[in-house]
Amino acid sequence: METIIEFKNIKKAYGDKVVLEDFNLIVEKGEFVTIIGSSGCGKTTALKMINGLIEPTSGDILVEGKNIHDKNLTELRRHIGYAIQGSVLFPHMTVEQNISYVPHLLNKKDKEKTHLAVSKWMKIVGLDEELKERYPLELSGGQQQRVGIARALAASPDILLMDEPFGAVDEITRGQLQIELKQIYEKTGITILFVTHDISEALKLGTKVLVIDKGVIQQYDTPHELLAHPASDFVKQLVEKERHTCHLPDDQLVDCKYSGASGYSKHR
Ligand SMILES: Nc1ncnc2c1ncn2[C@@H]1O[C@H](COP(=O)(O)OP(=O)(O)OP(=O)(O)O)[C@@H](O)[C@H]1O
Repeated sequence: METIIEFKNIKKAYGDKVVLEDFNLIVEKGEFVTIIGSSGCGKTTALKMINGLIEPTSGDILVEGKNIHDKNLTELRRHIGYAIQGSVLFPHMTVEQNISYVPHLLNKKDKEKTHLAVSKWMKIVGLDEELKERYPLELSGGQQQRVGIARALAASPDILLMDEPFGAVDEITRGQLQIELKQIYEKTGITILFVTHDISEALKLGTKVLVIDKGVIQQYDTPHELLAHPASDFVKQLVEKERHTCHLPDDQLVDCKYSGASGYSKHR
């Protein structure tokens, strides 16, 4: 597998407070990495370093083999979609204008192409065409979240960073969005890094789960390995409840619903 993102000896401190130290991680192309850990452990900080929103105190971040320090940040961000919790849509723009924002910048002359791309992404994220002319305030929370995802995807990024994207929606919408995101991932082969507070979401969506506690990586493994062989007491506690829902001894966990991307739908 090809490496797409690498954290090399990363340290991040805010003033005297060290949030991440000796942070080393390799993300392979095409993985769906879910990131989970205690509150304030550095998940968002790690994510935002990938698109240059936060600079490390020391160490290097490589994206597609190149040190982002040497890259033009605007150019870097064109290849990296970013979706966060709640609505971060432009309030004075319609749904169509929001989704077409980046494609329009890249593709100014061919309006028809952009128009078709907007329709395609609206369909993929489950938004009705008739919502195109609405403004964000005229949409439900779930619809706003879908527009946010469509906007992040419409630039055809190689990498999609998602920071608790479903944190602000109700359980039912959340379940639907999870299924849609998984389908988008399977169709596009994009690399996703997805921060969540919910271990069952982390196990359900991730092909790999990154567990962090107090800035230290506890385990970076498949959902199955996390359940079958938790690497520390922290991971063990985190997955304990999920192990019980599987009702299976360790050696049969492979058949449980969290056996990774391909086994995801077995119990659905
Ligand atoms: N700009 C900042 N200045 C000072 N401290 C900061 C800043 N941003 C984050 N922190 C601190 O760094 C630590 C890590 O923050 P971060 O947002 O990365 O954590 P997180 O794991 O995403 O947290 P949560 O799960 O609560 O969202 C926290 O203690 C936070 O208070």
